[in-house]
Amino acid sequence: MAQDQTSLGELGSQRGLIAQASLMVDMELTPEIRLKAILEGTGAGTWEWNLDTGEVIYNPRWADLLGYCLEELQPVTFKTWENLCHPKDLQEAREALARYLDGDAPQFDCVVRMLHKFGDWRYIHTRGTLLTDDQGLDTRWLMGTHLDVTREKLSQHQMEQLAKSLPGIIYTFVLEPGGRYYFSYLSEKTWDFYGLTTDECLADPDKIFNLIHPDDLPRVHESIAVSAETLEEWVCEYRVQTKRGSYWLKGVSLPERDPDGRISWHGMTINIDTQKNLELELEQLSITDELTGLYNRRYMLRKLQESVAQGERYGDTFSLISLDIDFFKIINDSYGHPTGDAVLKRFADIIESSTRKSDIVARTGGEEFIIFMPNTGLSEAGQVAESLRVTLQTESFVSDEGETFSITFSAGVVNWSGSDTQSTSVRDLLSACDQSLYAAKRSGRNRIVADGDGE
Ligand SMILES: Nc1nc2c(ncn2[C@@H]2O[C@H](COP(=O)(O)OP(=O)(O)OP(=O)(O)O)[C@@H](O)[C@H]2O)c(=O)[nH]1
Repeated sequence: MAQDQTSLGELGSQRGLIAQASLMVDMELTPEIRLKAILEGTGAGTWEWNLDTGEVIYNPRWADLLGYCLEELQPVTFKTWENLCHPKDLQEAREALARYLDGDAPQFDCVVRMLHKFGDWRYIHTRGTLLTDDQGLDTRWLMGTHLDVTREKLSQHQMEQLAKSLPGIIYTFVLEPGGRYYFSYLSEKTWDFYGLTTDECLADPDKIFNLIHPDDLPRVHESIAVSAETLEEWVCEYRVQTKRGSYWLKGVSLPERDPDGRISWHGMTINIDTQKNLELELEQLSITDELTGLYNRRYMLRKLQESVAQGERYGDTFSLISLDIDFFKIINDSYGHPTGDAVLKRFADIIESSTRKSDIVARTGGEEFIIFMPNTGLSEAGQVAESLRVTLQTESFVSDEGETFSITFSAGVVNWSGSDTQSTSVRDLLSACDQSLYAAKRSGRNRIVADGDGE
């Protein structure tokens, strides 16, 4: 290095220079002063290493980072650094340097542990670049900085430990104003959840989105959009299909918007497969009739409430057929309760096979059934009921004792339309349906009464 050039080490020793400079209004801001101000601001130690002569220069801050003043470390040589460096990190530092000098890395860049005067290890981020003869120097100087990143390293370590102990993936998901999205942080459990490495998911967030069940994906997108709009917590349950199988996940995260309009969600994804399947099973049980496997009264009422609410909004129509097996008590009394049960099951199958997939069939009482027919008018529903009545006449049933018999039913049919000025409530609709059914019973059974006709 040329003698008249000010080394970074010397610059570093000119303490107080900046303060003086600010007082001296006319003083010129030389590149050296600027550089020193920048270094002071970053709290970085500096080092210079002549690769040809082995000469080494450290600034006082370099020693200060490890609790020393430079004088205590005299004579400072390359060995000074090596002796303070953790033996296990030396090799990694050498490899990082070799990568840089071989042109495989843009910079000499590594984090090593260095021994503090107090006896604890500090994480020191070391960066350096080579000044060569292209820059007018007759020997090769590697120059760089040391920054204490112990606090960051410890926080990172704590975060990693925390992530390991939590039963899910911790993440930060970012949505930019232009629509670009990515994960800025993902804990390592991506492998357990998706069979994907964290790096893969960080590089391409769609690797995760592509695993979401196609039926659930629109709901996931929609809920993210709502959370972005309202900045309210994002909570979503969805299925994923991975190489490891299909299961339910639940995402929970809190969004925050930065001044540039970028939204970051910080949260966690957990596996809820067991509890969700149990929940779905219980839900299914709560709406299913145990004997026939049809829906039960509870589900039919819920379906009617939903359909009426939706129909009032969109002007939809639907019809209901309420069926009741005639003289069922006699069947029980004559052939026994188990035969009665078998009749109910068989009758349920016959109804199901005589109706459309979009129709909903429920057993709403002992020998009472309701068929809900969406987008169906009164006469069409009446025809379905009549055709079912005729079908049943051709069916013969056999008792446990081997006796054959046949059954009939009576039915009431009603229609509901959201376009009616005064639409009927669910309760009034069911009552009207019952009235029609009773009318059918009263007028001799084995018949259909549509919307009170025949009263
Ligand atoms: N086997 C069996 N019978 C049931 C079940 N639930 C209700 N029942 C019987 O169904 C019969 C219904 O009798 P009723 O209400 O008098 O009606 P019905 O005999 O069908 O006469 P109508 O409806 O007037 O034609 C009763 O004997 C109930 O015990 C069930 O799950 N299994």
